[in-house]
Amino acid sequence: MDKKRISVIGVPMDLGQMRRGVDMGPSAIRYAGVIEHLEHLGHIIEDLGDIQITPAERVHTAETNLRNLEAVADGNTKLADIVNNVISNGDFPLILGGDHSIAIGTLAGVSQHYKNLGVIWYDAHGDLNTGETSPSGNIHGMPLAVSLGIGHPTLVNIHGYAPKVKPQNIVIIGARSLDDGECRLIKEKGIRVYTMHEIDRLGMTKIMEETIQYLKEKTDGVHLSLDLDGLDPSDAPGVGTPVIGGLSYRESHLAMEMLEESEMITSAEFVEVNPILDERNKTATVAVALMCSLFGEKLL
Ligand SMILES: NC(=[NH2+])NCCC[C@H](N)C(=O)O
Ligand SMILES: [Mn+2]
Ligand SMILES: [Mn+2]
Repeated sequence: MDKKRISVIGVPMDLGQMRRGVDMGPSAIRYAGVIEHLEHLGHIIEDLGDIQITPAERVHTAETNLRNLEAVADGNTKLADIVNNVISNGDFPLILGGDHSIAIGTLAGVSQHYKNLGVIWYDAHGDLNTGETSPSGNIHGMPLAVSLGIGHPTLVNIHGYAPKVKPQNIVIIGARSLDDGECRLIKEKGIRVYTMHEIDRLGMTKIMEETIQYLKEKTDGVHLSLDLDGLDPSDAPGVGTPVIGGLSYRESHLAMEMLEESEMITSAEFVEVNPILDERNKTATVAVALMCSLFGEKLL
């Protein structure tokens, strides 16, 4: 395994959804020992601390179909700048969330460096809504659409260009809750989706073999965006939008190990950890365990 220089970036963002506590995700993940564990694997870790996000109390929340739009865009612009710098320095960006709206900024920063960026979206949801199709108005349900260049211009045009990713370079894994507009977009754009149905039928080994093969042929870098609600709530209870019938801890470990072996992942984020909704920091602990597998931990 090659030793990496990993820059850890915390993003205490909770403005992309309505449940309080997900802003404490980065702290919970640090408390679960992310830095020590990754150092123990031999990597060089630099913790860049947290990005400053406008506190929810100070944001004037009007009822709109894009809740907290300006503050979400502002935080994501800062994140995009930092991610961009980290990659320019030759380091691996590891982003700790925070709600999933932060993928907008991550992908804006990462995509500057790759002509054909691949994205693995490990999630119960598609996060392919727009203000028009969203049932909730929550921007954490929109980041993948935004990165495809679909959605509000303030989000889509962060860092001045769009789209950040191409539909044929995306693989969604673990989907089991998709809104009507998301299903339409998936079909229209031909996005590859492994729902729980395919994962049950084929098994995680086959799913990851296919995913790696599919992306290897056409991408020059691959970002892993892992929403902890992709896992079953019994394994990851500390999330704001849990959906039963999810991926197990074991399946997720296997997925991370296979990605590590593929050597294709060039950036990663772990999002939606909400310690207020959690049981004794279980979800942050699971997140750290998955990161360890992604960065090369082996039993023997
Ligand atoms: N990143 C997430 N947890 N997203 C959940 C989105 C839920 C729902 N599809 C919505 O748009 O409101
Ligand atoms: Mn989700
Ligand atoms: Mn998500």
